[in-house]
Amino acid sequence: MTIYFYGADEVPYGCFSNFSDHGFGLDGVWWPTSEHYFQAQKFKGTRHADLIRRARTPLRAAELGRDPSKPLRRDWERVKDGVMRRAVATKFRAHADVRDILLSTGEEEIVEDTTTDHYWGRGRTGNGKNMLGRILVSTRNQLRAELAEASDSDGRRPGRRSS
Ligand SMILES: Nc1nc(O)c(N)c(N[C@@H]2O[C@H](COP(=O)(O)O)[C@@H](O)[C@H]2O)n1
Repeated sequence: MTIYFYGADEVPYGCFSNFSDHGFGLDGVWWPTSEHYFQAQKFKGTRHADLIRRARTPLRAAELGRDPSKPLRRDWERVKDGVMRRAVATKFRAHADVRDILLSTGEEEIVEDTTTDHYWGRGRTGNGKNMLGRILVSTRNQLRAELAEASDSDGRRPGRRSS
């Protein structure tokens, strides 16, 4: 059954939202949420990016990131999916509790249930690209591969008997 999420406070899947309260360190600094990281990358290396990083809430970070008076970095359209992948992967690597929730979703499709966002979510018609949901699914696969790799190399450690 498809898993829908949107509000960050919804249980159990609100933690899939970039607005969820799961910060992480990346590029040598602390990001209060993956939304802060994503929005700031639109203006990487500028004072506006730093303002976004220090925003009090993810909603404020998003508002600042969508300020039409601030020019986006020129390559934004080309790099934005990769930025989102990095933000999401780092968040789920940093927090075992939400990683377990993501891994518990089996092979289900995951969909950001928003009518207002046709790119990151399902959009008004339901036929949106759902890029955030797809990135969550690919992150789930990546985390599973990393866990399998780690348990393989545990098995190869000297002193451990294989059965
Ligand atoms: N909670 C929430 N409110 C909105 O109004 C939203 N559009 C979203 N979607 C998230 O917004 C981020 C993308 O922002 P841009 O439109 O590219 O500035 C991304 O985190 C979506 O998941 N969420």
